[in-house]
Amino acid sequence: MAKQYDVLFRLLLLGDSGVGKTCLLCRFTDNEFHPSHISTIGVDFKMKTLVIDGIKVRTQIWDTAGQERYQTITKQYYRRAQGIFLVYDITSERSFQHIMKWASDVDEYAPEKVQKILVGNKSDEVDKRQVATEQGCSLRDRGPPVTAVCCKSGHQLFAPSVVNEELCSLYSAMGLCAAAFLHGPRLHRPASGVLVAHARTLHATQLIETAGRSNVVWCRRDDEANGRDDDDDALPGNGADHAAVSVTRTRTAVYVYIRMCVAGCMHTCVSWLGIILYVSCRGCDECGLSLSAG
Ligand SMILES: Nc1nc2c(ncn2[C@@H]2O[C@H](COP(=O)(O)OP(=O)(O)OP(=O)(O)O)[C@@H](O)[C@H]2O)c(=O)[nH]1
Repeated sequence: MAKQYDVLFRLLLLGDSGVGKTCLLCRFTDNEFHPSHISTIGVDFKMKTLVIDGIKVRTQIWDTAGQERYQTITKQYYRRAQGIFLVYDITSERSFQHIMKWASDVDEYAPEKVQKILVGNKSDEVDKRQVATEQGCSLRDRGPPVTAVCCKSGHQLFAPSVVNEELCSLYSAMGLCAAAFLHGPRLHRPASGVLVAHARTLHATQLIETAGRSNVVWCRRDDEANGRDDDDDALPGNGADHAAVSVTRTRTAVYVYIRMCVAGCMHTCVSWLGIILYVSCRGCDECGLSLSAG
C-alpha cells in the first residue's frame, strides 16, 4: 500500500480554557464551528494531511485542556511537539496575560527548538475586544509570530509576516498557522551532521524519496567552480564531514542531513522551509525522535 504521507508533523494547542482551541482544531480539520463550550478533558487529537509543494505533510494536532487541573497530563505532550500554538482570546485580557505563563511552560517542557506561534482568536468579537492588536504584535517582537483568527467564520484577519502570502490563501484559520510553522524563519539542525547531499535539479519530493533509499551514495556538491558558495547554512565545522547545501535558492530550499544516532542507526532528515522533516531512521523508530530535539 502506498505511503499516505511523506512527513509527520506534531502540533500542540495551548491556552486558557475557553479561548477556542477545540474550535480552531475543528475548523482546521473538518471546517466546522461549534458554538457550545464543552471543556476538553486531558488531551484529544485530530489529523489532517496537507500537500505543500508536492509533499504530503501529515499534521497530528493535539488539543489540550486549558483547565489547570489537567496540566500534569497535558505537559507530558509538550516534549514531542514540533510546533506549538499559544492561543488567547482577544475578548479576554486575562487569557492574554496568561500567555507568558504558557510560554514559560513551553520553555521548560518542550524541545528547545520548537516552533511557536501566537494566535489571537475570536477576532469577530470586535465590540468585546480587550486585547489590542498592537499588544499581540508587541509579544511577537519578543517571541513567536502572531496571527489573529476567527474560527467562527474561518477567517484569518492578518497573516504573520513569516507566512508566504500564496500559502495563506490555501488554508483557513489553523492551516495558515501550520503554514507559518512550515515557513518559520529558524532552521533547526541536528546536533551533529555527517554528510550532506546536494541535487540542484531535484524537486523536494524526489529528494525526500531519494533520501529514504539506503543505497544512495551521498556526495557534496557546491558551486565552488562558479565562484559561488551555496553552503550558506552549513553546520558548524563545515568541511569534509559537515556540510549543508541548499537544493534550490528559492523559498523551498531543502537541506539534507544524514547522521548516526546514538544507537548507531543511520538517520536521514530533510530540513525544509525552516523545519526538520524526518525522512527515515534505518534501525529504530524511537531514536528518530531525538532528531527533533536537536
Ligand atoms: N465568537 C467566537 N466564538 C468562538 C470562536 N472560537 C471559539 N469560540 C467559542 O468559544 C467557546 C470556547 O471554545 P472551545 O474551543 O471549546 O475552547 P477551548 O479553548 O478548547 O476550551 P478548553 O477545552 O476548556 O480548554 C465556545 O463557545 C466557542 O463557540 C470565535 O472565533 N468567535
